[in-house]
Amino acid sequence: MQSFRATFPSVSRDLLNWFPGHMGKGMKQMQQKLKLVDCVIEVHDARIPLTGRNAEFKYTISGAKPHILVLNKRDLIDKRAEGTIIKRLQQDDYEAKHTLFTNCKSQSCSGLRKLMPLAQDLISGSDRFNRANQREFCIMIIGVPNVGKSSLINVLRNRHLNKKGASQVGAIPGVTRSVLNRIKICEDPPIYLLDTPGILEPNIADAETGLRLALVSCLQDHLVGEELIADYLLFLLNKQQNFRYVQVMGLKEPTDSIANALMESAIYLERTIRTKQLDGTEVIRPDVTMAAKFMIKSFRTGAFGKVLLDEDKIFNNR
Ligand SMILES: Nc1nc2c(ncn2[C@@H]2O[C@H](COP(=O)(O)OP(=O)(O)OP(=O)(O)O)[C@@H](O)[C@H]2O)c(=O)[nH]1
Repeated sequence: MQSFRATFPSVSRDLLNWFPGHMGKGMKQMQQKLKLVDCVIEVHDARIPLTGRNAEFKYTISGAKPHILVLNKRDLIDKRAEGTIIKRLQQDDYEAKHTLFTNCKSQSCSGLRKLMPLAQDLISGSDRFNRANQREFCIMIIGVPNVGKSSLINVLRNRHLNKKGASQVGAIPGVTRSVLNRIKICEDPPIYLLDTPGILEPNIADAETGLRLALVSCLQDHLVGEELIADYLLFLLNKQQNFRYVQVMGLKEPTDSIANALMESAIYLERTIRTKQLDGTEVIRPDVTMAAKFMIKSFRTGAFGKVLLDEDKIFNNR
């Protein structure tokens, strides 16, 4: 029986701290607009419900406002885990009582259907609603990069106003940079959504948090290193006893060695790279970086099945 690593070797946090200038600026702009905000919808990736949420949001943005946590990309996790995720969130954070799971790729998603009625309900119970003369409301959409904020705005706009394409969607983190696009979502009463840039915490708590954020594309792959991300993925898949990677990557058997896995996979995929040696002769080697990219992409496109990266934290005995 193959044995696997029980813990992941330590990694320099410097590799994982990515806080471009526009994020700090974005946070300030968001704070300036808070007076006009009636409700905050925080979007996060359902594969990491307990990892990587920006704690600064709670203290500086959503603190005094009605708050909904949307766990998006629910299509990428096993539906049966949703109840346990909610219970686990409520243990840590009583504010998590308004949590919905959404899939922006499916118009028929029940979470999408419930979201605006829940927001309207929270708004109508808020102080500002009862004091305001003007009946025009604003919901700020916040979250770390690439969790689907723009997709959510588009899908809600499409659903409630029958309009398409209000907010730019992209697979690369950090697509939304201009803060505070105000997008009308409902005519009566007039409700607007404020799109905001994805903002990470300036200091990521620990290396595993950074690596989980990298796996769900909140950090750009090349900044962390594809081979390191692939190694962490291999570690997690083995821990969860998910060995689908063996077949997908063309390996003979499960392994705990990323070097062997990538080498074998590069040969299977026929990915090679030419390199020059010191004496000027060229050698052709298996391209392990391409194999790492292939492994990461396979995870993101679901080839390894539905993988809840926070499984150990949710079912905390694993
Ligand atoms: N599988 C799946 N993919 C989704 C879902 N929602 C969004 N995506 C994809 O996730 C990626 C990021 O979506 P965006 O809407 O641009 O995310 P964002 O949070 O606005 O990103 P930033 O602008 O970087 O902050 C895109 O490739 C979307 O197609 C979902 O529910 N399920």
